Amino acid sequence: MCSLSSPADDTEMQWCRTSLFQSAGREDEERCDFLFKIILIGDSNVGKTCVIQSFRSAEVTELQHNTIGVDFTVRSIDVDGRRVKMQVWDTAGQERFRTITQSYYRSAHGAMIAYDLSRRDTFDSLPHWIQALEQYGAASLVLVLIGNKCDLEAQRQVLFEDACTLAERSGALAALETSAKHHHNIEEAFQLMARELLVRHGGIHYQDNQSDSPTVYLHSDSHPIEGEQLEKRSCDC
Ligand SMILES: Nc1nc2c(ncn2[C@@H]2O[C@H](COP(=O)(O)OP(=O)(O)OP(=O)(O)O)[C@@H](O)[C@H]2O)c(=O)[nH]1
Repeated sequence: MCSLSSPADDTEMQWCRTSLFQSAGREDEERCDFLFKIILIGDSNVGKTCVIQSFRSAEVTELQHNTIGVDFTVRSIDVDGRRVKMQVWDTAGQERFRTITQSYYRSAHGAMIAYDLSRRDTFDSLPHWIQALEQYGAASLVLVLIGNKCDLEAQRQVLFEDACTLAERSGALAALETSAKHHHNIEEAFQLMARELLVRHGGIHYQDNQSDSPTVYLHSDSHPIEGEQLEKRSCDC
C-alpha cells in the first residue's frame, strides 16, 4: 500500500487509489512505499504530453494531439532504495480548459511547469502559471521548471540563465532543459522531484535540511545523473 501524504485529504486519497488501480491495472498494484501526484502545466504545444510519454516508456510518438482536459499516467521508480509511485497528470495547455485543469492543482504534491525553449512567448507566460499555482495549489507544492525541446538548439529563444533566475526567484527546486524527443534529462527531472518529495515526506533523511539547499540547474548539455549520484548542483550562470 502506498502512503499518499498531504496535501491530499482522505477523500482525495481514496479517489486517487481507486482511479489509480482502476486505470493502471495489475502492473501498478505492486508494492510501493510512497505515491506522489505530479501535475504538468504550461502553454499548449510545449511538449507536456511528450515529456510524460518519454517518462513512461522512453519513446515518443511523433504525432501528438492537443490534450483535452486532463489525463494521467503512472510509473514507479526507485529512489535511494524506496519504491515511489509517480502519478503524473497531463493537463491541457489551451486556455479553454483552464478552469478544469486548475481544479487539479490543489491535491498535487509537485508541479512541473514546461516551456518550449524555441518559443520565447511560452517562457514569458511562466509567471502566470506560477501565480496560478500559488493561488490554487498547496503551499507545500514542489516546483520544477522544464525548458523542453533542447534538441532545437539552433532555434533557441530562451537563455538557460533566464530560467535559472526565474527558478531562484520563484523558489523552484530545479530548472532543467529537456528533450522529450531524445529522452534527455527526463528521468533526471522526475528523479529530482521524487527525491525532494521523499525528503519532505520523511522518506529520506538528510543531516542537513535540503529545503534550504540551492536550486538545482541542469542545462541541456549537462551530463545525465542517476540514482545515488543525483545531487544538488548549480550551473555557472
Ligand atoms: N523537437 C521536439 N519536438 C517536441 C518535443 N516534445 C514535443 N515536441 C513536439 O511538440 C508538439 C507538441 O507536443 P505535445 O506534447 O502535444 O504538447 P503539449 O504541451 O502536451 O500540448 P497541449 O496538449 O495542447 O497542452 C508535438 O508536435 C511534438 O512532437 C521535443 O523534445 N523536441
